[in-house]
Amino acid sequence: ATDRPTPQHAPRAPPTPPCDPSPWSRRRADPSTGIRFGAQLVRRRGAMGTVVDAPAVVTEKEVVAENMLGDKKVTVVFVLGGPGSGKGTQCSNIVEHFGFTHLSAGDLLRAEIKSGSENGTMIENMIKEGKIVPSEVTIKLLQQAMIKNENDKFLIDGFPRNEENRAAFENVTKISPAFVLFFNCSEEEMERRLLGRNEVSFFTYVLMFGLCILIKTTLFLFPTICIILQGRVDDNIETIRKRFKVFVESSLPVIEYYDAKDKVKKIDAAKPIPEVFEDVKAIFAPYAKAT
Ligand SMILES: Nc1ncnc2c1ncn2[C@@H]1O[C@H](COP(=O)(O)OP(=O)(O)OP(=O)(O)O)[C@@H](O)[C@H]1O
Ligand SMILES: Nc1ccn([C@@H]2O[C@H](COP(=O)(O)O)[C@@H](O)[C@H]2O)c(=O)n1
Repeated sequence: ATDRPTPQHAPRAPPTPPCDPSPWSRRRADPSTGIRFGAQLVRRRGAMGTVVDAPAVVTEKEVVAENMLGDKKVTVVFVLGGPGSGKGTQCSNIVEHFGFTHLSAGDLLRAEIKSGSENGTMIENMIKEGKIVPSEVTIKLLQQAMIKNENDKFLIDGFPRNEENRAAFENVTKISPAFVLFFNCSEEEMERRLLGRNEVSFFTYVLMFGLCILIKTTLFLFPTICIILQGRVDDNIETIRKRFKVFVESSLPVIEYYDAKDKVKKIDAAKPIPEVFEDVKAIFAPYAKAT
């Protein structure tokens, strides 16, 4: 709560230099140019030589130090919400309609486990426990993915998950999000969805077994298929409950932090998928791909 900027009705802040990126500056990005226009107040000479406070047009270059991508100006949207709120589902829709690149922190961590990296076991244990992996690991993966990708519009899904994630990302990359898309959903509904995500019918197993017999590779292929069908290691009731607790204790404060900066766009994620996407579309309209 100490990080919250002073409310709107509070007395005006002391005058700040035009380029000071203080919470008083309410910056808005022009999606076509990537330039942010600030309604920051600067002291100007008015009529008859009086000193007036006037809105200044401030470009992002002036406000934010060069980011980790050098001259390349990027638009970053953080996609947050409880486990199973539908972040990944809607990110796929946004990618398709608005040309963003989807970077899921969870997917990057799971890929790191599969790659056999030295951090693999640590990451796997943290995920099984629903705990948050140290920021330096996740940020390095996000950084590498952003540098490799030529796109300039990124949806960062499931990150920042806690205050450490948030502060470290901004310090290391010098990138702040254009806004935060927050999928709001009840735990009851999220639990139902997550348990459903792991559900594979007995019929599917029988079908796969039959298929393996047909192509005579039962011994090797069937166990592999079973592992794949098992789904995510954290989609079980025990881990799901732990993830909910972590979300409330560590992730909600991050959303509150950005809300205090007027950067949160909240979506009712309890609605059916197409209806949620209608709401998402309205938010992303300024980023529509040119046809
Ligand atoms: N609006 C919705 N209504 C009903 N089911 C949904 C909705 N959105 C997503 N789902 C389903 O809920 C499950 C979880 O969705 P998804 O993987 O998109 O959530 P998530 O927020 O990315 O989860 P996580 O944080 O665990 O990665 C999926 O099986 C998905 O098909
Ligand atoms: N910033 C993050 C994001 C994720 N994790 C770990 O991965 C798990 C799954 O994440 P999803 O976004 O795919 O649900 C999550 O429970 C964490 O264990 C992380 O540590 N840091």
